[in-house]
Amino acid sequence: MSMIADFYGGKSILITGATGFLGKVLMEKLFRTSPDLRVIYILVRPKAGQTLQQRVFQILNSKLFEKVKEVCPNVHEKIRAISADLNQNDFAISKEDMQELLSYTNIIFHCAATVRFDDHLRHAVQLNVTATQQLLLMASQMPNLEAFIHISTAFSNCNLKHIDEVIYPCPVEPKKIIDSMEWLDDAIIDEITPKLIGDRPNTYTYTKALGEMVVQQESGKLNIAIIRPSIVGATWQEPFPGWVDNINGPTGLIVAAGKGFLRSIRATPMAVADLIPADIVVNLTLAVGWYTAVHRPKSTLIYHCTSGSLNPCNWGKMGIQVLATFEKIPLERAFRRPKADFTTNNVTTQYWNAVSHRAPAIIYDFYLRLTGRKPRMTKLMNRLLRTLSMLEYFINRSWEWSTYNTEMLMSKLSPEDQRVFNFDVRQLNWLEYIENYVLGVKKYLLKEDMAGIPEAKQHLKRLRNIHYLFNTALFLIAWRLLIARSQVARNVWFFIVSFCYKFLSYFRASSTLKV
Ligand SMILES: CCCCCCCCCCCCCCCCCC(=O)SCCNC(=O)CCNC(=O)[C@H](O)C(C)(C)COP(=O)(O)OP(=O)(O)OC[C@H]1O[C@@H](n2cnc3c(N)ncnc32)[C@H](O)[C@@H]1OP(=O)(O)O
Ligand SMILES: NC(=O)C1=CN([C@@H]2O[C@H](COP(=O)(O)OP(=O)(O)OC[C@H]3O[C@@H](n4cnc5c(N)ncnc54)[C@H](OP(=O)(O)O)[C@@H]3O)[C@@H](O)[C@H]2O)C=CC1
Repeated sequence: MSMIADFYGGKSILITGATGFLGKVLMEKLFRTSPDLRVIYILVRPKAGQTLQQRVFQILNSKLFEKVKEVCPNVHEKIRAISADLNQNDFAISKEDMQELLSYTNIIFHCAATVRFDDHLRHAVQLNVTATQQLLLMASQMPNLEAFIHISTAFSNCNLKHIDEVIYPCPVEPKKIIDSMEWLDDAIIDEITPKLIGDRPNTYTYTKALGEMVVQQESGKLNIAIIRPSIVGATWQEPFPGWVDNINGPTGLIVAAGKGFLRSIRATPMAVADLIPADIVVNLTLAVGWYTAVHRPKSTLIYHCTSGSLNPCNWGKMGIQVLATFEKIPLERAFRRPKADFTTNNVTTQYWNAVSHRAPAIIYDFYLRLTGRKPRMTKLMNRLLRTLSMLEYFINRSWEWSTYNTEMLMSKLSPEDQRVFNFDVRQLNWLEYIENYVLGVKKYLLKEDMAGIPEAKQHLKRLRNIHYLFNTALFLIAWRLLIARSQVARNVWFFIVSFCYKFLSYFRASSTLKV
């Protein structure tokens, strides 16, 4: 019997960010392992022309929830979508809904955030700091609340090399930042942003660090824990391997490599690729929820959900395995053959960006124009290069995260809970995981049919032939131009031609003799 699954039985659980990548995996696991939970409240905003109900319907009818429907057939009745926008005062929740949330909620999992690296500081503060503060205020009015679990990121202190499971203060108090965002105009915020974020690479990591400070300062009498996952990747085992449905983190680059857009990347092959599968994050999160509510630690515990210190993999190994998988299982309609080189300095990066990224895009756009179509490749390539420049910070450095609390928690679980809520990353085989990840990208994110693999392989063969033909033509043109301009090149050319002629004559003479 799983104590953790049992604990969530009969509970009313509030999840923010339930429509996001991690939130969906969290919800799925909760329904699958504790089908007798009372209700899951999710705070959802209408989006992309879809109503709340349509969004929930779409999630529950996705492949991810197939197993849930078997163990919890009435899952539709157990999910209660509440209209909310975390950017608004009181989250724009109606009075009745708010009353219900305050009266019944037992556990809160706060996953919602803006995860964009280039978000304007005002918006990032609103969502990652102010909304966290408001949610804590709400939580403090919930008489039946047993635990508040805040999802942060292992990179909130990426300005440090060694990171412990503690909260590191930022120089300016979060309250001052929140206040200033109310009266400063955008131009001034733009000006002070680099000074505020200091040696962090973006507003995301900075505001997640501020969010943690808010949690610490506003915790009051609440039972709170913070989870810091590193780079969340596709699922490892549950509900099935390789599930992923957005392009954040490595996923977008895997797609770009498989489609042949990404041909070179500025990355340190030996740097640790601190990936962590989404199901491991979710298992730890649920275990932390149980431990925080039942054991009530005296202080706010922080749990690092990282892989580097226990089972390290590096970017070089990951890149090789991604490409090896694309050899066996290619993506459909690739632009070029999957091949990506790692470069480590600025000059080679600039060179390969020009030769492998920009030039093919320009040539392809020229071809599109010639055939009367709208050019689009240069624009797409520029966006990819911009994305690469934002991710580079994370693929050229290694960090050490201590995992004392996470290991302590693992030792507190019963053998059954260690199995059902497995977050032991040491058991993960990276090569197998990456292969399933790439397959998952093809099946669940790009929705490509496996029956199309032979055609995709044919397409790659055609691309290879075009590549050889193009290179040969290029070589001949370059050579012809060189011969026209240089005596040395002409001499070399005559030497090669006469050598070939002599060789052929000798070969013909000897074969005539044999006859
Ligand atoms: C063999 C090679 C394989 C090697 C694999 C190596 C992988 C290394 C990956 C390292 C990842 C490190 C991540 C570190 C994460 C820190 C952990 C967290 O807490 S952070 C939590 C995680 N947070 C994040 O990961 C957020 C990162 N993302 C962002 O902040 C923004 O998307 C942006 C600023 C990069 C682009 O903004 P903007 O230009 O306004 O555009 P939009 O957003 O609207 O998307 C537009 C276009 O960009 C495209 N695209 C987007 N993302 C990627 C990608 N990852 N990739 C590729 N492409 C990407 C997308 O396809 C789209 O194309 P199209 O529709 O035009 O055709
Ligand atoms: N993915 C990763 O690699 C990592 C993620 N994390 C953390 O994990 C958590 C979840 O991340 P992930 O699932 O990847 O992110 P997603 O971007 O997939 O999900 C973000 C969620 O927040 C919701 N949200 C955003 N803005 C609002 C708003 N104004 N009102 C209501 N809801 C809103 C989104 O709703 P909607 O669907 O309406 O947009 C979505 O449900 C975050 O706290 C993130 O910082 C930490 C480390 C790594």
